[in-house]
Amino acid sequence: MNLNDTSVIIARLPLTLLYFQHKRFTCCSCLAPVFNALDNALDKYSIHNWGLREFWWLKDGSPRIMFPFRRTFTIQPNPSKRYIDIVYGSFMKAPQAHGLEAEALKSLNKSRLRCNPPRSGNEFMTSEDLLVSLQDTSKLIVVTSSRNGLPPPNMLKFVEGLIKAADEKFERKPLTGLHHAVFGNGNAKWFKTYMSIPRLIDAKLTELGSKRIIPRGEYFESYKNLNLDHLKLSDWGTYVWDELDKMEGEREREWEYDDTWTNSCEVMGEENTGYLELTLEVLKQYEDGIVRMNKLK
Ligand SMILES: Cc1cc2nc3c(=O)[nH]c(=O)nc-3n(C[C@H](O)[C@H](O)[C@H](O)COP(=O)(O)O)c2cc1C
Repeated sequence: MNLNDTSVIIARLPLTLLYFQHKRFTCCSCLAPVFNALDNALDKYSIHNWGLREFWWLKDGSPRIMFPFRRTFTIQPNPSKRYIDIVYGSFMKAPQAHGLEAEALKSLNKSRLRCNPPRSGNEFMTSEDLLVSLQDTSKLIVVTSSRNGLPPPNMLKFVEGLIKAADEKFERKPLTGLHHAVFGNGNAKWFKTYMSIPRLIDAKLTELGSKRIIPRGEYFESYKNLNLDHLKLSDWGTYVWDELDKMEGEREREWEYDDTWTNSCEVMGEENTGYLELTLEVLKQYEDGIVRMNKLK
């Protein structure tokens, strides 16, 4: 369960007042563990620690800042719940067609690794929701396209969530421990915004601490790792499942929280495109109501 931050602040108010009363009349150190325990209990229901614990533990009795002063993401991954997740975005019109590629990707899982049903990017409503949901994900595969630099309507929330999360300050990168792989659909005819969203997602996941399983695949582009001139989803998908199988095999199929894993994959030609600025600009226009999704359908 996740209470929103306002509820957590309100729930903490009586504790804070109690603390001040207590501090005026008795010795701080004897009740401090009680407050600390209560604060810890509240933390379980929020993804943010509002920093009151540090405040309560101040020894000199002069509070620095009242409340709340620091937002820190607390990541509590549960190793037993960690699965492979596939997230998709597509402009295909028929709702049942949206997840076709994700389903195709899933069907390439010959080693029967544990994998959740594919989800559209819009199932992650906010950046907090996205970060909390991804705590239960061990490996994330994303397949998406873009049009005019914009995400598909069913990928919009995921993209917004990533951008917002990457703008926040965290003590530790919140997606540390996650491994991801991105496949992009696109067409170089739209050269200014070519593969903008797949590239943006790949970059933002990495910025937030996730590591690439294999290099991003881009439809019909060359792919060094497989020695292919024209990459197809099926080739890339087979490769990603093989790599996942090796990763899981190495650990006897136990699902662990491991942030030391690295790979030597190369990131392909994103330096020249300026895709990030462009996408942010287009998303801003979308937020301002200048661009409307339905016009793009
Ligand atoms: C109107 C329009 C705009 C497009 N804009 C882009 C773009 O900005 N960047 C890109 O890489 N591909 C662009 N494409 C190509 C699509 O991303 C490509 O056709 C993709 O395969 C569509 O996949 P989907 O049907 O799953 O959404 C555009 C296509 C159309 C029809």
